[in-house]
Amino acid sequence: MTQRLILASNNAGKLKEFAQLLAPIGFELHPQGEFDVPEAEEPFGTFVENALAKARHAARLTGLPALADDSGVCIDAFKGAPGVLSARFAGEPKSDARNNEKMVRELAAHADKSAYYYCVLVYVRHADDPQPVIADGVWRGCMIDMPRGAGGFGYDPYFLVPALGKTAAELAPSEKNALSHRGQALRALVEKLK
Ligand SMILES: O=c1nc[nH]c2c1ncn2[C@H]1C[C@H](O)[C@@H](COP(=O)(O)OP(=O)(O)OP(=O)(O)O)O1
Ligand SMILES: [Mg+2]
Repeated sequence: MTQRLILASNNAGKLKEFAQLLAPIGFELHPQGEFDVPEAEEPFGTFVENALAKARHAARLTGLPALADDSGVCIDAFKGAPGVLSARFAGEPKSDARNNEKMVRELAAHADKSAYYYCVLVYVRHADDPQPVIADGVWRGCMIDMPRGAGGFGYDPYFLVPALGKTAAELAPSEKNALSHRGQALRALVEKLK
């Protein structure tokens, strides 16, 4: 049976990845924008708190189960920044282009380019679900200073996967999903829902 699920995100890149990841396992995914759910506040200092806030917000406004993703890139030389603030690294309104430009500019002074993507997913059956299902994933790589590739979103053109010699934006969508923080988190979440 297919189950309707709200994706508590307005990020088109995430939506594409989730649609591909969830299609084979019988979820009918609806982005919250379809239900006119506005962006939730993300005021917290941890990924999991922000993801829970987003999932509850979407579930409350739609009356349906909701899945939220809070994610970011954590750069070692920046002591884990931008991390939970990745989307707004260069301020408001959020802009991938300005975030990447700031990242490249500030990382130029550092020899260590290592970084990882982190993703936490929170699934709630309803807004007051006392047992949210939570899973996370980590994807290690390093940042480069010239963009490569046209796939993915966000920091992907600058996120090099050393074992492949390719950026995340140079991977096919299925390759990215097989390796990424989001793909790992989703597979772990699905195991917990079984
Ligand atoms: O696979 C990824 N490839 C590239 N960049 C990525 C990825 N995963 C997270 N990121 C970056 C994008 C954004 O700068 C931040 C997420 O911020 P985050 O608040 O979780 O998402 P968002 O505001 O874009 O959409 P929403 O909150 O509606 O889900 O990390
Ligand atoms: Mg956000």
